[in-house]
Amino acid sequence: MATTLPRFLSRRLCHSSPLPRFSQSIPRNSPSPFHSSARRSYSSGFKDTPGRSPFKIWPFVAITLAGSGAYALMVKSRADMAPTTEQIAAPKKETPTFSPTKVTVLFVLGGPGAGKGTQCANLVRDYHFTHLSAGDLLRAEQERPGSEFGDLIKSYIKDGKIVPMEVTVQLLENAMNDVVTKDKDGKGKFLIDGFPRKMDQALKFEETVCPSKFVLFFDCPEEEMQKRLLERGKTSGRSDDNAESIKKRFKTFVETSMPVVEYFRKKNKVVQIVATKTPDEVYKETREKLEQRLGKNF
Ligand SMILES: Nc1ncnc2c1ncn2[C@@H]1O[C@H](COP(=O)(O)OP(=O)(O)O)[C@@H](O)[C@H]1O
Ligand SMILES: O=c1ccn([C@@H]2O[C@H](COP(=O)(O)OP(=O)(O)O)[C@@H](O)[C@H]2O)c(=O)[nH]1
Repeated sequence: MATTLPRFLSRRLCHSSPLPRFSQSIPRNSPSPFHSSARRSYSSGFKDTPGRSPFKIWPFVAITLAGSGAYALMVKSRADMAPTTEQIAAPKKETPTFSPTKVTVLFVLGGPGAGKGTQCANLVRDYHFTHLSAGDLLRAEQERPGSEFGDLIKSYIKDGKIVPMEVTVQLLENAMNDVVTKDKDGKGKFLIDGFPRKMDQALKFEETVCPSKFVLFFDCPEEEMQKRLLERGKTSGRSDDNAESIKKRFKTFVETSMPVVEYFRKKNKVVQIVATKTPDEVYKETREKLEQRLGKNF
Protein backbone atom coordinates (compact mmCIF):
# COMPACT_ATOMS: atom_id res chain seq x y z
CA MET A 1 0.00 0.00 0.00
CA ALA A 2 2.66 2.40 1.04
CA THR A 3 4.22 2.45 -2.40
CA THR A 4 1.13 2.46 -4.55
CA LEU A 5 -0.98 5.14 -2.92
CA PRO A 6 1.09 8.06 -4.20
CA ARG A 7 0.58 6.75 -7.75
CA PHE A 8 -3.14 6.88 -7.20
CA LEU A 9 -2.84 10.44 -5.97
CA SER A 10 -0.58 11.43 -8.81
CA ARG A 11 -3.26 10.25 -11.20
CA ARG A 12 -5.67 12.70 -9.58
CA LEU A 13 -3.17 15.49 -10.11
CA CYS A 14 -2.68 14.52 -13.73
CA HIS A 15 -6.41 14.66 -14.29
CA SER A 16 -6.58 18.18 -12.96
CA SER A 17 -4.29 19.40 -15.75
CA PRO A 18 -6.75 21.06 -18.14
CA LEU A 19 -4.76 21.06 -21.36
CA PRO A 20 -2.41 18.76 -23.15
CA ARG A 21 1.13 19.84 -22.49
CA PHE A 22 2.03 20.76 -26.05
CA SER A 23 -0.84 23.26 -26.32
CA GLN A 24 0.04 24.83 -23.00
CA SER A 25 3.50 25.48 -24.28
CA ILE A 26 2.16 27.69 -27.07
CA PRO A 27 1.97 31.27 -25.71
CA ARG A 28 -1.56 32.60 -25.90
CA ASN A 29 -0.96 35.49 -28.26
CA SER A 30 1.55 33.84 -30.55
CA PRO A 31 0.30 33.24 -34.08
CA SER A 32 -1.33 29.88 -34.31
CA PRO A 33 -0.90 27.77 -37.41
CA PHE A 34 -4.47 26.57 -36.96
CA HIS A 35 -6.06 29.98 -36.98
CA SER A 36 -5.43 33.14 -38.94
CA SER A 37 -2.39 32.52 -41.08
CA ALA A 38 -2.98 28.86 -41.73
CA ARG A 39 -6.56 29.35 -42.73
CA ARG A 40 -5.71 32.26 -44.97
CA SER A 41 -2.90 30.35 -46.57
CA TYR A 42 -5.20 27.37 -47.11
CA SER A 43 -8.01 29.34 -48.76
CA SER A 44 -5.88 31.65 -50.88
CA GLY A 45 -3.47 28.94 -51.88
CA PHE A 46 -6.21 26.55 -52.87
CA LYS A 47 -8.58 28.90 -54.66
CA ASP A 48 -6.62 31.87 -55.87
CA THR A 49 -3.40 30.46 -57.12
CA PRO A 50 -4.04 27.52 -59.29
CA GLY A 51 -0.94 25.54 -59.79
CA ARG A 52 0.25 26.03 -56.20
CA SER A 53 -0.12 22.87 -54.36
CA PRO A 54 -3.09 22.84 -51.94
CA PHE A 55 -1.29 20.19 -49.98
CA LYS A 56 0.95 22.56 -48.06
CA ILE A 57 -1.64 22.26 -45.29
CA TRP A 58 -0.31 18.74 -44.76
CA PRO A 59 2.48 19.64 -42.38
CA PHE A 60 -0.07 21.28 -40.09
CA VAL A 61 -2.46 18.39 -40.38
CA ALA A 62 0.38 16.02 -39.66
CA ILE A 63 1.46 18.03 -36.62
CA THR A 64 -2.11 18.12 -35.33
CA LEU A 65 -2.61 14.41 -35.80
CA ALA A 66 0.76 13.56 -34.29
CA GLY A 67 0.11 15.88 -31.35
CA SER A 68 -3.39 14.55 -30.71
CA GLY A 69 -2.20 10.98 -31.11
CA ALA A 70 0.64 11.51 -28.67
CA TYR A 71 -1.70 13.11 -26.19
CA ALA A 72 -4.24 10.31 -26.50
CA LEU A 73 -1.47 7.78 -25.95
CA MET A 74 -0.20 9.69 -22.94
CA VAL A 75 -3.68 9.82 -21.39
CA LYS A 76 -4.24 6.15 -22.10
CA SER A 77 -0.90 5.08 -20.71
CA ARG A 78 -1.53 7.10 -17.54
CA ALA A 79 -4.96 5.55 -17.22
CA ASP A 80 -3.45 2.11 -17.71
CA MET A 81 -0.71 2.90 -15.21
CA ALA A 82 -3.14 4.08 -12.56
CA PRO A 83 -4.11 1.22 -10.29
CA THR A 84 -7.70 0.55 -9.45
CA THR A 85 -8.80 0.95 -5.86
CA GLU A 86 -8.44 -2.78 -5.38
CA GLN A 87 -4.87 -2.74 -6.60
CA ILE A 88 -3.99 0.07 -4.21
CA ALA A 89 -5.15 -1.78 -1.18
CA ALA A 90 -3.53 -4.91 0.12
CA PRO A 91 -4.09 -7.97 -2.09
CA LYS A 92 -7.66 -9.16 -1.98
CA LYS A 93 -8.19 -11.63 0.81
CA GLU A 94 -10.62 -14.51 0.83
CA THR A 95 -11.46 -13.98 4.49
CA PRO A 96 -11.10 -11.08 6.90
CA THR A 97 -7.93 -10.97 9.04
CA PHE A 98 -9.91 -11.44 12.26
CA SER A 99 -12.77 -13.78 12.90
CA PRO A 100 -15.81 -12.29 14.65
CA THR A 101 -15.85 -15.37 16.87
CA LYS A 102 -12.65 -14.10 18.51
CA VAL A 103 -12.73 -10.39 17.81
CA THR A 104 -15.64 -8.11 18.65
CA VAL A 105 -15.88 -4.86 16.74
CA LEU A 106 -18.35 -2.13 17.60
CA PHE A 107 -18.30 0.89 15.32
CA VAL A 108 -18.97 4.19 17.10
CA LEU A 109 -20.51 6.85 14.89
CA GLY A 110 -22.05 10.28 15.31
CA GLY A 111 -21.36 13.77 14.04
CA PRO A 112 -18.22 15.68 14.98
CA GLY A 113 -18.55 16.61 18.64
CA ALA A 114 -21.47 14.26 19.32
CA GLY A 115 -19.57 12.83 22.29
CA LYS A 116 -18.16 9.61 20.82
CA GLY A 117 -14.77 9.89 22.50
CA THR A 118 -16.30 10.83 25.84
CA GLN A 119 -18.56 7.79 25.88
CA CYS A 120 -15.86 5.45 24.58
CA ALA A 121 -13.71 6.38 27.60
CA ASN A 122 -16.56 5.30 29.90
CA LEU A 123 -17.00 2.01 28.06
CA VAL A 124 -13.28 1.27 28.23
CA ARG A 125 -13.34 1.83 31.99
CA ASP A 126 -16.35 -0.43 32.60
CA TYR A 127 -16.14 -3.09 29.93
CA HIS A 128 -12.42 -3.26 29.06
CA PHE A 129 -12.78 -2.50 25.41
CA THR A 130 -9.78 -1.36 23.43
CA HIS A 131 -10.62 2.09 22.12
CA LEU A 132 -9.31 2.86 18.65
CA SER A 133 -10.15 6.32 17.38
CA ALA A 134 -9.59 6.54 13.63
CA GLY A 135 -9.04 10.30 13.98
CA ASP A 136 -6.40 9.78 16.70
CA LEU A 137 -4.61 7.16 14.61
CA LEU A 138 -4.57 9.51 11.64
CA ARG A 139 -3.27 12.40 13.74
CA ALA A 140 -0.53 10.15 15.14
CA GLU A 141 0.43 9.04 11.64
CA GLN A 142 0.45 12.68 10.55
CA GLU A 143 3.00 13.47 13.27
CA ARG A 144 5.11 10.35 12.78
CA PRO A 145 8.53 11.38 11.51
CA GLY A 146 9.09 10.04 8.03
CA SER A 147 5.43 9.28 7.31
CA GLU A 148 4.77 9.67 3.63
CA PHE A 149 1.12 10.45 4.36
CA GLY A 150 1.68 13.27 6.87
CA ASP A 151 0.94 16.18 4.55
CA LEU A 152 -1.93 14.38 2.92
CA ILE A 153 -3.61 13.63 6.24
CA LYS A 154 -3.06 17.17 7.46
CA SER A 155 -4.86 18.72 4.52
CA TYR A 156 -7.74 16.21 4.57
CA ILE A 157 -8.37 16.76 8.26
CA LYS A 158 -8.27 20.55 7.99
CA ASP A 159 -10.79 20.38 5.15
CA GLY A 160 -13.01 17.91 7.00
CA LYS A 161 -12.62 15.38 4.20
CA ILE A 162 -12.21 11.65 4.54
CA VAL A 163 -8.64 10.46 4.15
CA PRO A 164 -8.36 7.76 1.43
CA MET A 165 -9.58 4.57 3.05
CA GLU A 166 -6.43 2.53 2.41
CA VAL A 167 -4.52 4.61 4.95
CA THR A 168 -7.14 4.44 7.68
CA VAL A 169 -8.06 0.79 7.24
CA GLN A 170 -4.40 -0.19 7.40
CA LEU A 171 -3.78 1.91 10.54
CA LEU A 172 -6.77 0.27 12.23
CA GLU A 173 -5.74 -3.22 11.21
CA ASN A 174 -2.21 -2.66 12.52
CA ALA A 175 -3.51 -1.37 15.84
CA MET A 176 -5.92 -4.30 16.20
CA ASN A 177 -3.17 -6.74 15.33
CA ASP A 178 -0.96 -5.34 18.11
CA VAL A 179 -3.67 -6.12 20.63
CA VAL A 180 -4.79 -9.50 19.31
CA THR A 181 -1.28 -10.91 18.96
CA LYS A 182 -0.56 -10.01 22.59
CA ASP A 183 -3.69 -11.75 23.86
CA LYS A 184 -3.00 -15.36 24.86
CA ASP A 185 -6.24 -16.51 23.21
CA GLY A 186 -5.89 -14.22 20.22
CA LYS A 187 -9.01 -12.32 21.24
CA GLY A 188 -9.93 -8.63 21.22
CA LYS A 189 -12.87 -6.32 21.94
CA PHE A 190 -12.72 -3.06 20.04
CA LEU A 191 -14.58 0.21 19.94
CA ILE A 192 -13.72 1.67 16.57
CA ASP A 193 -14.51 5.34 17.07
CA GLY A 194 -15.29 7.72 14.21
CA PHE A 195 -15.15 4.99 11.61
CA PRO A 196 -16.43 4.02 9.06
CA ARG A 197 -17.29 7.49 7.80
CA LYS A 198 -17.69 6.53 4.18
CA MET A 199 -19.25 3.51 2.46
CA ASP A 200 -16.02 2.37 0.84
CA GLN A 201 -14.36 2.18 4.28
CA ALA A 202 -17.25 0.21 5.72
CA LEU A 203 -17.21 -2.37 2.96
CA LYS A 204 -13.44 -2.66 2.86
CA PHE A 205 -13.05 -3.03 6.61
CA GLU A 206 -15.74 -5.68 6.96
CA GLU A 207 -14.47 -7.60 3.97
CA THR A 208 -10.77 -7.56 4.80
CA VAL A 209 -10.35 -6.84 8.52
CA CYS A 210 -13.34 -7.93 10.57
CA PRO A 211 -17.14 -7.87 10.31
CA SER A 212 -18.66 -5.56 12.93
CA LYS A 213 -21.19 -6.62 15.53
CA PHE A 214 -23.15 -3.38 15.38
CA VAL A 215 -22.91 0.40 15.37
CA LEU A 216 -23.34 2.71 18.35
CA PHE A 217 -24.76 5.88 16.87
CA PHE A 218 -24.73 9.05 18.95
CA ASP A 219 -27.42 11.32 17.60
CA CYS A 220 -26.90 15.04 18.16
CA PRO A 221 -28.11 18.16 16.34
CA GLU A 222 -25.54 20.36 14.60
CA GLU A 223 -26.19 23.37 16.80
CA GLU A 224 -25.20 21.44 19.92
CA MET A 225 -22.21 19.80 18.22
CA GLN A 226 -20.97 23.18 17.00
CA LYS A 227 -21.17 24.63 20.52
CA ARG A 228 -19.18 21.68 21.90
CA LEU A 229 -16.56 21.76 19.18
CA LEU A 230 -15.93 25.49 19.54
CA GLU A 231 -15.53 24.97 23.27
CA ARG A 232 -13.23 21.99 22.71
CA GLY A 233 -11.26 24.09 20.22
CA LYS A 234 -10.16 26.44 23.00
CA THR A 235 -7.85 23.74 24.34
CA SER A 236 -7.72 20.82 21.89
CA GLY A 237 -5.05 22.29 19.64
CA ARG A 238 -6.81 20.56 16.75
CA SER A 239 -6.53 22.19 13.34
CA ASP A 240 -10.17 21.35 12.58
CA ASP A 241 -11.90 22.64 15.73
CA ASN A 242 -12.61 26.05 14.22
CA ALA A 243 -15.75 27.50 12.61
CA GLU A 244 -14.56 27.09 9.03
CA SER A 245 -13.46 23.45 9.35
CA ILE A 246 -16.48 22.57 11.48
CA LYS A 247 -18.80 23.69 8.67
CA LYS A 248 -16.97 21.44 6.22
CA ARG A 249 -17.01 18.51 8.66
CA PHE A 250 -20.77 18.82 9.09
CA LYS A 251 -21.24 18.77 5.33
CA THR A 252 -19.08 15.65 5.02
CA PHE A 253 -20.98 14.04 7.87
CA VAL A 254 -24.40 14.61 6.29
CA GLU A 255 -23.40 13.75 2.74
CA THR A 256 -20.89 10.96 3.27
CA SER A 257 -21.18 9.49 6.75
CA MET A 258 -24.95 9.41 7.31
CA PRO A 259 -25.38 7.01 4.35
CA VAL A 260 -23.12 4.60 6.28
CA VAL A 261 -25.41 4.81 9.31
CA GLU A 262 -28.41 4.21 7.05
CA TYR A 263 -26.67 1.23 5.44
CA PHE A 264 -26.19 -0.43 8.83
CA ARG A 265 -29.67 0.59 9.95
CA LYS A 266 -31.16 -1.36 7.04
CA LYS A 267 -29.27 -4.38 8.35
CA ASN A 268 -30.72 -3.79 11.80
CA LYS A 269 -27.27 -3.09 13.17
CA VAL A 270 -27.69 0.42 14.62
CA VAL A 271 -28.05 1.13 18.33
CA GLN A 272 -29.09 4.78 18.47
CA ILE A 273 -28.49 6.96 21.50
CA VAL A 274 -29.74 10.46 22.24
CA ALA A 275 -26.55 12.46 22.72
CA THR A 276 -27.94 15.83 23.76
CA LYS A 277 -28.28 15.12 27.48
CA THR A 278 -25.52 15.35 30.09
CA PRO A 279 -22.57 12.99 29.64
CA ASP A 280 -23.81 10.83 32.54
CA GLU A 281 -27.29 10.56 31.13
CA VAL A 282 -25.94 9.70 27.71
CA TYR A 283 -23.77 7.01 29.26
CA LYS A 284 -26.70 5.53 31.18
CA GLU A 285 -28.65 5.07 27.96
CA THR A 286 -25.53 3.70 26.24
CA ARG A 287 -24.99 1.03 28.89
CA GLU A 288 -28.61 -0.01 28.94
CA LYS A 289 -28.82 -0.37 25.18
CA LEU A 290 -25.48 -2.12 24.96
CA GLU A 291 -26.42 -4.68 27.59
CA GLN A 292 -29.78 -5.27 25.94
CA ARG A 293 -27.94 -6.07 22.77
CA LEU A 294 -24.95 -8.01 24.10
CA GLY A 295 -26.05 -9.35 27.47
CA LYS A 296 -24.43 -8.30 30.74
CA ASN A 297 -21.22 -10.28 30.44
CA PHE A 298 -19.74 -9.28 27.18
N1 LIG B 1 -23.18 14.99 26.66
C1 LIG B 1 -22.35 16.04 26.55
N2 LIG B 1 -22.77 17.27 26.89
C2 LIG B 1 -21.96 18.34 26.80
N3 LIG B 1 -20.69 18.29 26.37
C3 LIG B 1 -20.21 17.09 26.00
C4 LIG B 1 -21.02 15.91 26.07
N4 LIG B 1 -20.29 14.87 25.64
C5 LIG B 1 -19.10 15.37 25.31
N5 LIG B 1 -19.03 16.70 25.53
C6 LIG B 1 -17.93 17.61 25.25
O1 LIG B 1 -18.03 17.96 23.88
C7 LIG B 1 -16.79 17.92 23.23
C8 LIG B 1 -16.83 16.86 22.14
O2 LIG B 1 -16.90 15.57 22.73
P1 LIG B 1 -16.07 14.37 22.15
O3 LIG B 1 -16.33 13.20 23.02
O4 LIG B 1 -14.67 14.78 21.95
O5 LIG B 1 -16.82 14.21 20.75
P2 LIG B 1 -16.46 13.41 19.43
O6 LIG B 1 -15.49 12.34 19.82
O7 LIG B 1 -17.76 12.85 18.97
O8 LIG B 1 -15.90 14.42 18.51
C9 LIG B 1 -15.75 17.62 24.30
O9 LIG B 1 -15.18 18.84 24.70
C10 LIG B 1 -16.55 16.96 25.41
O10 LIG B 1 -16.02 17.24 26.69
O1 LIG C 1 -12.12 7.24 9.19
C1 LIG C 1 -11.78 8.40 9.32
C2 LIG C 1 -11.88 9.10 10.53
C3 LIG C 1 -11.48 10.42 10.58
N1 LIG C 1 -10.97 11.02 9.49
C4 LIG C 1 -10.52 12.43 9.52
O2 LIG C 1 -10.26 12.84 10.85
C5 LIG C 1 -11.06 13.96 11.16
C6 LIG C 1 -11.34 14.00 12.65
O3 LIG C 1 -12.02 12.85 13.05
P1 LIG C 1 -12.28 12.51 14.58
O4 LIG C 1 -13.08 11.26 14.65
O5 LIG C 1 -11.00 12.55 15.33
O6 LIG C 1 -13.09 13.75 15.13
P2 LIG C 1 -14.61 14.18 15.14
O7 LIG C 1 -14.82 14.88 13.86
O8 LIG C 1 -15.50 13.02 15.27
O9 LIG C 1 -14.68 15.11 16.30
C7 LIG C 1 -12.25 13.86 10.24
O10 LIG C 1 -12.92 15.08 10.04
C8 LIG C 1 -11.59 13.36 8.98
O11 LIG C 1 -10.94 14.39 8.27
C9 LIG C 1 -10.89 10.35 8.29
O12 LIG C 1 -10.46 10.89 7.30
N2 LIG C 1 -11.27 9.05 8.25
